[in-house]
Amino acid sequence: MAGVLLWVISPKENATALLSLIPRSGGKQKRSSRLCSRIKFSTKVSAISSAVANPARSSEEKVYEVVLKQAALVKEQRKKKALDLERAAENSDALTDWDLLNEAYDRCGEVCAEYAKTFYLGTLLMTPERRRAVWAIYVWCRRTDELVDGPNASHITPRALDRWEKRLDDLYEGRPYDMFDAALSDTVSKYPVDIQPFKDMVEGMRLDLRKSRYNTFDELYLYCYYVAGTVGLMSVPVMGIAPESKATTESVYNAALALGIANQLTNILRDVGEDARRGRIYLPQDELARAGLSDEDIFRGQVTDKWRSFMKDQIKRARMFFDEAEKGVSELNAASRWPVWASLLLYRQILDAIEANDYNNFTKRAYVGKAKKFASLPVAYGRALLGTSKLS
Ligand SMILES: CC(C)=CCC/C(C)=C/CC/C(C)=C/CC/C(C)=C/[C@@H]1[C@@H](COP(=O)(O)OP(=O)(O)O)[C@]1(C)CC/C=C(\C)CC/C=C(\C)CCC=C(C)C
Ligand SMILES: [Mn+2]
Repeated sequence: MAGVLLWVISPKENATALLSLIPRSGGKQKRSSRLCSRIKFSTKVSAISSAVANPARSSEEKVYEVVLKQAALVKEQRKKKALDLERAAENSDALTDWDLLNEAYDRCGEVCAEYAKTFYLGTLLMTPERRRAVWAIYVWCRRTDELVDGPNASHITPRALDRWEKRLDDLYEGRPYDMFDAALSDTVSKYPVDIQPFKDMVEGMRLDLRKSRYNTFDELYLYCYYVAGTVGLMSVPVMGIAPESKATTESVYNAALALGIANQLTNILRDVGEDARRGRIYLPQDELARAGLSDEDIFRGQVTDKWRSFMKDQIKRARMFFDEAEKGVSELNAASRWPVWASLLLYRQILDAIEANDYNNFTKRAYVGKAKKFASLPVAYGRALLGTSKLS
């Protein structure tokens, strides 16, 4: 969708960075995750406003506070007899230009169709209200990612990200800057989507500007939460939990978080060579050292037995996050399950492709071929129909 240009105006620096949504390949910063020990989450919901308020706790504990907060919001909403979308639509009708709003959502759908075709098709199974809300979230995430990952990334400064965050605050308060923001502004007024995951995604972009190494998996986990786990937390309030689900809201959010982490870890494992050529190593430094590997080994890009063994562990960990995520998909509203299953199965197969490439993720890009992609779609559909409860 070559025509879509986005901008972040920098009044002080007197620069207008045009952000094109065009490139799907080429330069990119990476997002990732860790060894999934089933941690006992004893953390209480507290008054902290940020996932990083107390550095003494593990990243997983800090992130879980956001999960609990988002889950609490949804529960509150459920108590009030869930979403009265019709009434919300009537209110919007009175307050906004209905046609403009519809057009804004349509444009979000167009962007989504252009950049994430399979996912877009999946959203067509959802109710029209939910579908367009997911599109609006998708577009905001894509634009946010493009700030640090797109063709104009070199113009992006921490201050530009501050302005993007201010814009987010404004749209949450009903003051959108443009059509895409207007669609999201409407979405967050109708669904119980907390602002924190959005703010945390911007924080992830800040991290990408200043950090190119991760000392431990704990550090990487937080990064993965920021740039991908957040997507799960933003999406579930819109996709909805099945009314017949017996799972706790927290456990569904936990699964959604796990899917984001799994996707990002996979993304990192796929792009090791590409990232290294840009001076970036997302793999935990301590784990590399324990495997007898250094940054130089990665820059050299030789597939050795040490590397294979290291990669096997990394892939195992990513799969554990996918397993965790799988338990939650069947708890979603029936119409929302198919796109989630499809994206889970497709992304998970990238790990198989890395294995099939004999762990050469330095010079060979692991990808899922068209035939396998198409074969996954009915499988995803079948799983979406099954919907047995695996969480409590
Ligand atoms: C059904 C579904 C997938 C819904 C999510 C829709 C949505 C709002 C997507 C936004 C994605 C986005 C643009 C994120 C910005 C950051 C980013 C690019 C993250 C990477 C995605 C992969 O994209 P790509 O391969 O294009 O990466 P590059 O830009 O090339 O680097 C990520 C790796 C992560 C995205 C995270 C998800 C899709 C998590 C989705 C989780 C759920 C929908 C929760 C499902 C619920 C349960 C209970 C399991
Ligand atoms: Mn990207």
